[in-house]
Amino acid sequence: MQVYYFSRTGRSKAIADQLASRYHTAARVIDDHKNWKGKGNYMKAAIMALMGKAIPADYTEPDISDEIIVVFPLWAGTMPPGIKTFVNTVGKENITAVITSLGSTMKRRDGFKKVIDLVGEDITAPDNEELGIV
Ligand SMILES: Cc1cc2nc3c(=O)[nH]c(=O)nc-3n(C[C@H](O)[C@H](O)[C@H](O)COP(=O)(O)O)c2cc1C
Repeated sequence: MQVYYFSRTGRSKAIADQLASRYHTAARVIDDHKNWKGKGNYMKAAIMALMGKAIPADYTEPDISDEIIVVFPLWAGTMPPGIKTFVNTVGKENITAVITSLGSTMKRRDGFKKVIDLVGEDITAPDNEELGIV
């Protein structure tokens, strides 16, 4: 089990940490080396996501023969740009996406192994059944 995350305000990281500890592993960060904090950067983040941009991201290489869970926030109805890079490289079909958001869900969701939406202020980590793990 490999649990990856990208997180701006910590919600996705908290879910990734819960999942990782359930599987006795450590959550791995997908790091785009950008500062997304603050209002100006929020706008930048939304615009980049809307444009469908992919930007370089560093992460520990996953083993695609093992389960890969990626926890990330929904940005403007889609993936943050560093996540887009990870997904393009690793392959949607190899990824269970766990997407945190405040009110809506990801629009283009075809091709992922599985997509789980964690919507709203109070979110909890999905159980093994939801993840499709027996
Ligand atoms: C640039 C940006 C765009 C967002 N767009 C949406 C959206 O389209 N729908 C939604 O429900 N929440 C949206 N959100 C809220 C985040 O998805 C939500 O707060 C998320 O759980 C934050 O996760 P994090 O703490 O891991 O960064 C957006 C947040 C940011 C920063």
